[in-house]
Amino acid sequence: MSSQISQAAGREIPGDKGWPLIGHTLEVLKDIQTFFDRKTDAYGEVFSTRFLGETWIRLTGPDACQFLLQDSGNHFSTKLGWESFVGDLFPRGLMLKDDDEHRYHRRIMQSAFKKEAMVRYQSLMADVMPRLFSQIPTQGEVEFSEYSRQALLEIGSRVFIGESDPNRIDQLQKAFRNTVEATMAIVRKPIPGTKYNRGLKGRAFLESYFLDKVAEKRQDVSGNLFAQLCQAKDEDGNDFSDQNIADHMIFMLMAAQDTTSSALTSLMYALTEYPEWQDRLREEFRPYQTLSYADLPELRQTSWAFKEVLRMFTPGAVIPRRSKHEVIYNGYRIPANTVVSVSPVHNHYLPEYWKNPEVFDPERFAPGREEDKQHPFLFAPFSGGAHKCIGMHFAEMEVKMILFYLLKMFRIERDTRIPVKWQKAPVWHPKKGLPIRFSVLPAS
Ligand code: HEM
Repeated sequence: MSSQISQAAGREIPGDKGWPLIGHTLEVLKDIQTFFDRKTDAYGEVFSTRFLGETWIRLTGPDACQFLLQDSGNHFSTKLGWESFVGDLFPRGLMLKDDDEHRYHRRIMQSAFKKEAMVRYQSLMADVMPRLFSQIPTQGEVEFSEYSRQALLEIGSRVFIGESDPNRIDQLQKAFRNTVEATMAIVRKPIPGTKYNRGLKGRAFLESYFLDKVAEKRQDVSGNLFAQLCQAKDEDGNDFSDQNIADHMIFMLMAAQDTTSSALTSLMYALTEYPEWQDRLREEFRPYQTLSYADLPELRQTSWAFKEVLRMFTPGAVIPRRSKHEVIYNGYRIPANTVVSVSPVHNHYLPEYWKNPEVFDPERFAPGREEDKQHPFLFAPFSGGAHKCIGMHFAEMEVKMILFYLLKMFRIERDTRIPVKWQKAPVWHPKKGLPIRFSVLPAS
């Protein structure tokens, strides 16, 4: 299949409008993947739906992902794609910028993800994690979806923000949660007592916290991400204003926390469903008492397991863009100012590329198989193109570190006779939680 892109007139995109007023909103919110699969069967790889009061065009397949995300013709706006979901609560974040402004900010931010900065984050993680995980309850079950969210916020308070005052951490966590939860509010007006209003207040609290601390963090040498961002410069010496730093920190917390927590929860599910992989990873960790940054690339099987979880349980369900002008894709006419989206997870199950796609098989990423390499946009849990996740190596490092401590300390079990139901949007997670039992292992 080859993409033909031109400005000439094209065919009308097939699809239907769903229910009056609400369109397909309820079906999409209930189970986005089943909904899209059904529509793909009915209409093919390009179709339109109605969602949240707008026409949405959905493109399917790795070529479509490349067309939309690489966007070599500069037809689409990422800012306008995301703005209606997160723009009011997470304004001016990196994903809410386009073209030159985006390139300018991304180049400065990149310096907070260089090797020297990553080495510092890794050592901060190694300071926090052993104590944190040694406190996991070993009597009864732990609901892991909530536990991982809480643990990542705890780790994030130290590694991201460099905050150690427990009261402050508590306030920051509450404000952050309220802000994220408000992105799903249906009533989006600042009415006292509503979820949305709590979100706006949360945002205001976070903004004033970060603005107050910028001057101090510009001098902080302890290596947390907030300090690195305050001191970040591109090759031309450009740096961020105080307001830029507050905006980027708040957005980055949002981009990092629930996605990583989703991947970690799905990993726990996979390792209890396929306990032989738990043993394999434990064996891979056996030679190490602690981990250094240089050890991380040696943990190859852990990398494959992480990738396999991102393939099967891709945290982000949908990646939206908005067309800047009319554009033709594969003979179809995409009107100007229209939301166009892809879902990498759909491509992660295409049987023509993946062997037994329903089976957790991390070795599909091993040298010799590398099923993900058949198309540059076949495996895209971190998106692609100019907005590809800037924190993807950070996420892999954090997940590897957590697995290292958890699997060395505990055997992880779950009653696998009870099926787990998944909610696939906005971020993939178990609908009714994931109860896990942790049993202490003898020290190795
Ligand atoms: C498993 C964990 C993660 C997943 C699956 C994930 C996924 C994504 C995806 C799909 C995008 C691009 C969306 C688009 O193209 O519109 C993105 C962007 C981004 N992510 Fe991540 N992410 C993860 C972890 C992180 C972490 C740990 C950080 C920060 C430390 C982070 C920071 C960002 C930022 C700042 C952007 C915006 C990039 C830009 O617009 O240039 N993410 N992420």
